[in-house]
Amino acid sequence: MLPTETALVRDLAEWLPRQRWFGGKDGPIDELTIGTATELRSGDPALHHLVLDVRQDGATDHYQLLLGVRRYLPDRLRHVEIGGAHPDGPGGRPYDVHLYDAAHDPELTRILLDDLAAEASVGPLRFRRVDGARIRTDLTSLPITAEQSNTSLLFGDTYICKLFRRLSHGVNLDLEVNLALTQGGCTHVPAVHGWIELEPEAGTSGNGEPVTLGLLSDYLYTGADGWSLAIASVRDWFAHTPPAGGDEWAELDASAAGGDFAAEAERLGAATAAVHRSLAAAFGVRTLPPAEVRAMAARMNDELTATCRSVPRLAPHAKALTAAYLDLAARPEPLPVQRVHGDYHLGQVLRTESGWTLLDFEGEPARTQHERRALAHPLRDVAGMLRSFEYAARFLIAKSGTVPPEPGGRLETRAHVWAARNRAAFCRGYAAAGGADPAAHSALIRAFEFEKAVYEVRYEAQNRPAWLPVPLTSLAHLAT
Ligand SMILES: Nc1ncnc2c1ncn2[C@@H]1O[C@H](COP(=O)(O)OP(=O)(O)O)[C@@H](O)[C@H]1O
Ligand SMILES: O=P(O)(O)O[C@H]1O[C@H](CO)[C@@H](O[C@H]2O[C@H](CO)[C@@H](O)[C@H](O)[C@H]2O)[C@H](O)[C@H]1O
Repeated sequence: MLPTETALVRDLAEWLPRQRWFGGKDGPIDELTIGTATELRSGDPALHHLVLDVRQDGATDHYQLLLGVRRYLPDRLRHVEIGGAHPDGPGGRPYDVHLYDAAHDPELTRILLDDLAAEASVGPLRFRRVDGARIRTDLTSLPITAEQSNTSLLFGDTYICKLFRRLSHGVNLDLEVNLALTQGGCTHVPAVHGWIELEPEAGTSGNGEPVTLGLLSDYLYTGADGWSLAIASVRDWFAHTPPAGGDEWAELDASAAGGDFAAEAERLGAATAAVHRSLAAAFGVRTLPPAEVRAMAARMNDELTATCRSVPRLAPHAKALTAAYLDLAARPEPLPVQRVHGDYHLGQVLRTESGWTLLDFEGEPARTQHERRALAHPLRDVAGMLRSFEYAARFLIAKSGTVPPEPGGRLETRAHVWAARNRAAFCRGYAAAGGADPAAHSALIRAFEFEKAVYEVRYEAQNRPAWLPVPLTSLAHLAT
């Protein structure tokens, strides 16, 4: 029932760049081929698992797609149509079925649970269960609507199944880290129940390891993500009016707002330190000699230069950033490094009734696999979260579009005060729980924060241009 490969490839090449999770939006697709195609269900609707090999600028990336095929497409699936039959007219289409992104079709996605529960192998796909896990198959799925680099399906309020879109070579970091942390007794990550993988011979791996396609974990349905909680606090703080006749400093005291986030920020700092300890125990620690630290600082500066070229609005800050990288390069002592989160921000943490949980250990989506796997100093994560406080503080200003986001504006002053209060609380919690004290490592923190801000400028320019003022405005503060 699948159309000819030529027609399918043509439709996919048109559809792919429009997807939020497609990582190659900055350039054209030179060639798209179907790497593997596995039928998971025949009939109408049918389900095919595809790995798409996408060549861009001399490199090939692999993307996963669950392709649904139906003769008639119900309205509820129209928004995820990829191509196919046009019953209202000839439309010049060479086949008479509808193709669509089946991640949005619960009638088909339930097959994933069936196959996980049965530990099935279908063609090159293997469905794996964690030892002792019993997987329920009576649940229907709903894709989550979060701004995501992947696609996650909720199965009832029991499981979340993350389907990785851009596939990494070998075992996915999220699976590797979550399994190791769960087995090490860390309670700050959701328990893993199973995963889906592609056998190494199937072509995408290249290193003899299976390629991870999906991860089934506990859905922490009572959790609230750190970003929403922080934004609620900022909203409250912006709306707060100091009592009439009160002293002028009340304007600058973020603790006076009802939705103060500082106690949560402090607890989040403590949870972060605990996870860093568990990561060190599970994967070990090594030290980078000064020459490697210098090489790292030089890489940061190269990235700055390249980003200034593509986003000239970053250029006015370049001098301050280079100075921070030079400070790092001048560090005489070796730098302890270990596995870290790698893309740590408020959207990656959930507050449940029992504490903070950390999600998504895949690293930054805009980086290569090699870069994502690199060991780092744990304060790199701390710096990531500090950047996120900067983002949360300024998001409402950028979003409303009514207030000029230049430093010095009334709301910008408030944003700065909110960020400073929560940054300090997070660092306090991190150090008190045994993490390296950020206050005692200001040169490291500054360099890591700038590195992340440069990444963000690039990320926003490519993915969400309307957000670009957020990292740029906070840089205007930090780089002075
Ligand atoms: N185990 C979980 N329980 C509850 N919500 C989750 C869980 N895992 C992820 N989420 C929600 O899904 C969002 C995206 O998940 P994430 O793993 O960060 O995906 P991506 O790598 O695509 O960005 C998170 O911000 C969180 O709100
Ligand atoms: O969550 P992902 O792994 O997809 O991470 C990418 O997208 C993030 C945005 O969704 C991006 O984070 C940036 O925006 C956040 C607010 O949306 C903010 O809290 C972060 O501090 C900021 O870096 C992340 O950088 C990117 O890798």
